Amino acid sequence: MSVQEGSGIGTVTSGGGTIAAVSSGSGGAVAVIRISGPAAGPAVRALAGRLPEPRRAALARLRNPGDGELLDEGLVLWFPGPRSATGEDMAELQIHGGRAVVTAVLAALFALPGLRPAEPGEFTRRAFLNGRMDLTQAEGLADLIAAETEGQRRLAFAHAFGHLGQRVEEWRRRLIRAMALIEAGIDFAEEDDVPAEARALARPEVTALLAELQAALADRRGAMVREGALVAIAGVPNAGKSSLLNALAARDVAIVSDEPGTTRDVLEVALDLGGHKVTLVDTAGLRMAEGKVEAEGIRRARARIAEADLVLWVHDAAGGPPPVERPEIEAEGAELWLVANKLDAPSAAAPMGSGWAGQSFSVSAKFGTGLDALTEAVGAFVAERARGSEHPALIRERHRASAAEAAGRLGFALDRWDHLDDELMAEELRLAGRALGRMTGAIGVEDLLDVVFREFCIGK
Ligand SMILES: Nc1nc2c(ncn2[C@@H]2O[C@H](COP(=O)(O)OP(=O)(O)OP(=O)(O)O)[C@@H](O)[C@H]2O)c(=O)[nH]1
Ligand SMILES: [K+]
Ligand SMILES: [Mg+2]
Repeated sequence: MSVQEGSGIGTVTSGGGTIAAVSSGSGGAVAVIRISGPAAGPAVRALAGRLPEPRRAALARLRNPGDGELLDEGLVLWFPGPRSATGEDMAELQIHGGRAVVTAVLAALFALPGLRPAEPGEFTRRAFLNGRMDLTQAEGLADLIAAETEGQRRLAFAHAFGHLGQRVEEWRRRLIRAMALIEAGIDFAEEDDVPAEARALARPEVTALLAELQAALADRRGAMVREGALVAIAGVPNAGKSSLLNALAARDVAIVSDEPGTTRDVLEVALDLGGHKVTLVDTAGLRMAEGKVEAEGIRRARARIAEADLVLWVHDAAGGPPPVERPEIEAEGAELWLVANKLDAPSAAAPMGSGWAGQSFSVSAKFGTGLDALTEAVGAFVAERARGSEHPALIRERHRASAAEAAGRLGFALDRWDHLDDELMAEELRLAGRALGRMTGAIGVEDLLDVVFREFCIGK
């Protein structure tokens, strides 16, 4: 079977048959082999001699069905569909983790009719196609597996267990209710008063929905927690930006030299500050470029700085007091802090702040002075931005695009509430609902599946 373009979800498969793969990480003492599909039961019988009771671990000797050779002894679990993780018949073999054992058991499985190695993410993909989880849960699961910080783990966990999916479904239910009212209006178009009344009833619901979508879109914490807060180091050439990056990362990441214009490319380092992921970015010194390469470096620097949550403006204190005017950088919604560097230099100006700076620090990147206070403040800033009583709804660009489209349609409809004819109104709301449905995968997502499931590794 192959992917059938343009068909409904139910007929989309990434390849049929029964799949098997190691789903535990490599190198452990125990390896877990998962099998999913119609031949899972026969495969267990072929290797273990019998099918254990559903959902109960049973100790069994595993033999090669070809020649009867004993391969290993391990635990066998049997999960008949549809009450299994993928919705299909599934089995798990927990065997010794040695490479030769795993290879031999997999070889014996793949020699059976109908069994083949699983593609990356194929178990999760089958779970989605069989309605065991929605697309946002699958994404949450991918994020959970990839989570590096405590903040990422918490957010991914909420999503894996349906946080966004439930909200979107609730939005969609309310939209359908509003649509039903307007469609009722269409049916009664003969009787003059009904349409106007039905539409009036739907309006507060659509207004409330739009406000909720806009609030979710305004909340940027999701991307910040998942991708990490972006902290850009900016300043004029030779201020000590690369030295600061190296000092904060405690690694020799960037080239430092007394030559102005040393850094040309954008350099990024990921840090875990108090359980929050922070991406620290070193950029080219900002000035009138002297050559094509430097000009390109400065262009890239400005582009990345524009995306930052926090900009650290590094100032060379050995060269005099910090600028009185706010440095010219474009970073919408970002905080701008002053980091006066080279505190150790004999000519360094006495520590002082600046009117435009949200916070000011005096440091010596070279000798590590004052860096603890800076690190602590950045950690506190990120923690503050990530805080909220509730998890943010929208995590990925994909979610934002859907929510923005839905909000756009609702806004369009509300702007013309008293003028748009019933069919057009119903159509706008229907399209808004479709945009929301794409988030959970309830509607038209064939084109998205490869993108979403590509993130997984084999066995997941
Ligand atoms: N004394 C002193 N020198 C420093 C300090 N930090 C950096 N420097 C020196 O300043 C010079 C420039 O440092 P870099 O880190 O390359 O500066 P930069 O801002 O990245 O420079 P560009 O990439 O060219 O824009 C080097 O000679 C560093 O050794 C400091 O805290 N104290
Ligand atoms: K330099
Ligand atoms: Mg540099």
